[in-house]
Amino acid sequence: MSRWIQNGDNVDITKERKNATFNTERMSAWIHGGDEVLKRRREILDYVKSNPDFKDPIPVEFLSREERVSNGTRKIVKMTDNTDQIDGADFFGEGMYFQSLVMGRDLHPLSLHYIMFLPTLQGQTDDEQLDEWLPKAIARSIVGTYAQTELGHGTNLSKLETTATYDPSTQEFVLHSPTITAAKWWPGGLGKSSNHAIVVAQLYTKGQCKGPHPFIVQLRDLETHKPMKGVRLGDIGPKLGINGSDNGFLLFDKYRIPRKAMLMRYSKVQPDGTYIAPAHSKLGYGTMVFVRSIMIKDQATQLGAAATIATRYSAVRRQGEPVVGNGEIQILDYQTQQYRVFPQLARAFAFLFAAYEIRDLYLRLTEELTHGNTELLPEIHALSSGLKSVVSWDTAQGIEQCRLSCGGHGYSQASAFPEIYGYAVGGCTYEGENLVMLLQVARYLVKAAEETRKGTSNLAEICGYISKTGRRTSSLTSIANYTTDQIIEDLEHVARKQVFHAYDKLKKAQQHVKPEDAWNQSSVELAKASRWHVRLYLVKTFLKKVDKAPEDLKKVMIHVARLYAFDIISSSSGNFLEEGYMRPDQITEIKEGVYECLAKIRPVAVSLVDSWDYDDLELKSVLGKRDGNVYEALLQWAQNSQLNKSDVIPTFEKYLGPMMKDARSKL
Ligand SMILES: CC(C)(COP(=O)(O)OP(=O)(O)OC[C@H]1O[C@@H](n2cnc3c(N)ncnc32)[C@H](O)[C@@H]1OP(=O)(O)O)[C@@H](O)C(=O)NCCC(=O)NCCSC(=O)CCCC(=O)O
Ligand SMILES: Cc1cc2nc3c(=O)[nH]c(=O)nc-3n(C[C@H](O)[C@H](O)[C@H](O)COP(=O)(O)OP(=O)(O)OC[C@H]3O[C@@H](n4cnc5c(N)ncnc54)[C@H](O)[C@@H]3O)c2cc1C
Repeated sequence: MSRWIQNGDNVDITKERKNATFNTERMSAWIHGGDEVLKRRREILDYVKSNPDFKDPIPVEFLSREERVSNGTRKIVKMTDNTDQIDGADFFGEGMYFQSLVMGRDLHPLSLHYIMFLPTLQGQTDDEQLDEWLPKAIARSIVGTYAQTELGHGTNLSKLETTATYDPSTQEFVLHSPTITAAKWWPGGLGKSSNHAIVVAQLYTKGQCKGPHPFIVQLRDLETHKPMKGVRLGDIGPKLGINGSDNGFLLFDKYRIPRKAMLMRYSKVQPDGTYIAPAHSKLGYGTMVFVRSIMIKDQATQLGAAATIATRYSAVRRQGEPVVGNGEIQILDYQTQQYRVFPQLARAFAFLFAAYEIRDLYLRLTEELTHGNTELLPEIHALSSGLKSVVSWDTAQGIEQCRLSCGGHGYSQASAFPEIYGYAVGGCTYEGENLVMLLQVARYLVKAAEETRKGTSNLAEICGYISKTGRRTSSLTSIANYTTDQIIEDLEHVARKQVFHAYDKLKKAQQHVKPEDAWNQSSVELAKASRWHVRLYLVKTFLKKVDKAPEDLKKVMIHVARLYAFDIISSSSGNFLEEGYMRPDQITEIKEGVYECLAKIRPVAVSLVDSWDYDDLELKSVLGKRDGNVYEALLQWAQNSQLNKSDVIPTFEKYLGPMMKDARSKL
């Protein structure tokens, strides 16, 4: 019997699980990277469940902001006391899973320490600096964050205002915030928790500005935790989500740090102030590339969770009686419900598989950089920026669709949707605002288009489609015979067409206006080209992964992968119809393909989401509970409300009581 079925479970959800046409365990292992990975997940889960230190006193939604920060700090200290429970080298896998189980979606005061401070030390320090700082950071004798964004600038790093001016007479840098807009703003854990930060500041030496560079800076006294003299900092207040994190602000008043505080793996300032430039001007942006790469998996996990909650709830929720007298049906049986939820599940899969690819590419980059080879950098910058944008955007929209699909209960924090959304949607902005990142991808695509037009193209595999000739019309005859190659060919056509459309528009504009205006006037089309480029990549990656799946899993997953592709095509049919590439009847075929996929997924939907292997502890959703007993759980969850501590709350005595009494006396 499936490990997901237990006595006392809701009958509808049990029936769904009994209908599975595949082995959920095998599917889980395939999704997560093999039996060993799955085994390790279970071991980590058991460990977390058995440790009382990781328990929340009540669901975190009922805690105040201060209580959330305090609870999160308590847990993260305990969690990091016990990192021997996981493979520390596998942050992408075991590390992220462990953190997700213990910390939930509230983030915590050490988030940036692990996600950016440590990786920056690893990636940007010279050997001497690494020896000095890394052991301290790993041991947690110091806590650090990554302070780059300012009140006035987040995107345009070249205009950051914090200055680091080299003083050769003392061999120190002087950090200064010359304006209010120079205040660092947003860094996680900066407000109250960190005592160190990587500070990105404009480097001045010998009277010249050398652009933004990273420095390691002590912000607070190691014993008293009071801000150092010349440092002003605090919390920036509540946000849409992640309120367990003390995102902060920071200002410097001519604060002196030693020369060796500048991270000198790539750029250097010698004692006399001579500046040595890096091998590639963007090497200093390495940590951002790293985070963009790993956040894809995080986003996929959030969307997968939302789809799991919506699917399970849709299996136990009965509403509407199409045949009067036959009883109400499961809302999962409505095609409209499937159309709302299943594409989100398909996206979550697509994003997860792309996350594995970008992880591997990033590892290759790290290896190459150790040999001084920066060739891969532009490609990975373009891919990670593009995936980050498309994935976080679709994830945010997808979570919202899942929430809506759960009706009123989706609006309650019991559903976990508000937490999931608040947490995930930050990804649209941090690590590079999504549209800005799409425009970075566009720079890469414009170069590929230019090469193709010049006939000199020797493009990287990822944009090889740009230089292909392609067909003038789609070869789709019927949806049943629509092969993977044909699907890819059709998407390639639209992506290529949009790339050249944007490129030609840009070139034409350049003949009439200044280059920056030409870029601006073409930027909506350029961003669209980037989106198509990324969608094509996602579809290819997904179909390729499913192609290689074992037969028993492939026969289910193929419908999910095709749904992902068909949904993209049918919801942008205009692009495919343009210039008669597709005929309306071909679009109709694809729409039918969507409905067929929905019908194929329907009977196995619950087992498919079970295969993601979310424990209730990780989902933290009353609606998405494994056992499906949601109504009892909702009633129980509401008991945590502070308002339920007494039958009559003081507000009644103060306001409502006198109001009604007064009104009664006048009747
Ligand atoms: C928008 C850009 C990319 C522009 O860079 P720029 O140097 O001002 O622009 P430019 O001189 O016009 O040069 C563009 C050129 O630089 C290249 N480039 C840009 N970034 C990279 C990279 N990482 N690797 C390799 N190459 C890179 C681009 O491809 C361009 O190349 P090209 O000129 O086309 O050949 C940059 O300013 C940027 O990345 N902005 C976004 C800032 C950001 O991501 N901040 C993150 C702060 S930390 C954070 O949010 C943590 C949250 C974590 C959490 O809470 O979990
Ligand atoms: C939850 C969260 C956590 C964060 N954590 C950190 C952290 O730990 N450390 C840190 O340093 N920062 C952090 N940040 C800051 C984050 O990296 C920035 O907010 C982000 O890079 C965007 O910059 P911005 O806020 O200045 O937006 P802006 O750049 O002002 O963007 C505003 C609008 O202008 C548009 N725009 C800007 N430039 C262009 C352009 N060139 N072309 C076209 N349109 C443009 C954008 O698309 C957007 O629509 C965090 C932010 C959030 C929300």
